[in-house]
Amino acid sequence: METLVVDHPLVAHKLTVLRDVQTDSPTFRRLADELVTLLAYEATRDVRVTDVTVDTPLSPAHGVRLARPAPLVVPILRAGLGMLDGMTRLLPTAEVGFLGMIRDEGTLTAQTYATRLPEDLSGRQCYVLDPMLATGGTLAAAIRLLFDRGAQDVTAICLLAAPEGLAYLDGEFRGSGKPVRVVTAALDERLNDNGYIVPGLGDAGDRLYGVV
Ligand SMILES: O=P(O)(O)OC[C@H]1O[C@H](OP(=O)(O)OP(=O)(O)O)[C@H](O)[C@@H]1O
Ligand SMILES: O=c1cc[nH]c(=O)[nH]1
Ligand SMILES: [Mg+2]
Repeated sequence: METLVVDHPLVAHKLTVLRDVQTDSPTFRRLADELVTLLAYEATRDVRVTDVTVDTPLSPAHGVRLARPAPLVVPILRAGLGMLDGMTRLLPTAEVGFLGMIRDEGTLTAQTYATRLPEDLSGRQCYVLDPMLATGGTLAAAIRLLFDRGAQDVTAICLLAAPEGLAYLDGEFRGSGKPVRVVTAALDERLNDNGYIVPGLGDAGDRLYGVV
């Protein structure tokens, strides 16, 4: 599994404000949106393109367009929804599938409550959006589902990752023969006893949308 921690002063600045407990929900939403666009720039470095020629006003010019089938972007509800607009701004022709997943805060296991994805993902490049990679249980379940439907490769874009979650994903997908990448703004220290990322930013869903 490949992990990329995006090292850029704008990313670090926005992430610092995002972490701040004083940051309100509207600002949190705007920063999450801006951050995902910066991360998506790196995450899409291997997006498939095909060669094309266009006519400029002066002459033909060789270039590329995004290949078909279009990439599939999959936000994991609820918190991943806060990353969708920032991603589709960069990849407007991508299709969007949805996964509703919630972590049982007692057992720290992920439960899937909604699946709205194409049945056949053969040959598709998939981009999963979830701000928090903590134990990795949620993301692993999402990636398994996409591979079971034939996805070619999966890139997860996370705002924060914990070492425990990255190690879990690596163990799950190493040797699977399917490429998995994680692109994140920061690799934090650890998980606490409740499975929260430390220092982290708290509960991403609650900070985006309020406590439910
Ligand atoms: O790596 P894990 O240990 O599985 O935890 C991470 C998951 O927890 C959070 O979602 P949550 O279950 O709080 O749902 P929400 O988005 O509805 O708030 C987060 O957005 C991830 O999906
Ligand atoms: O730190 C964490 C861990 C799981 N889910 C969150 O929203 N935050
Ligand atoms: Mg939550």
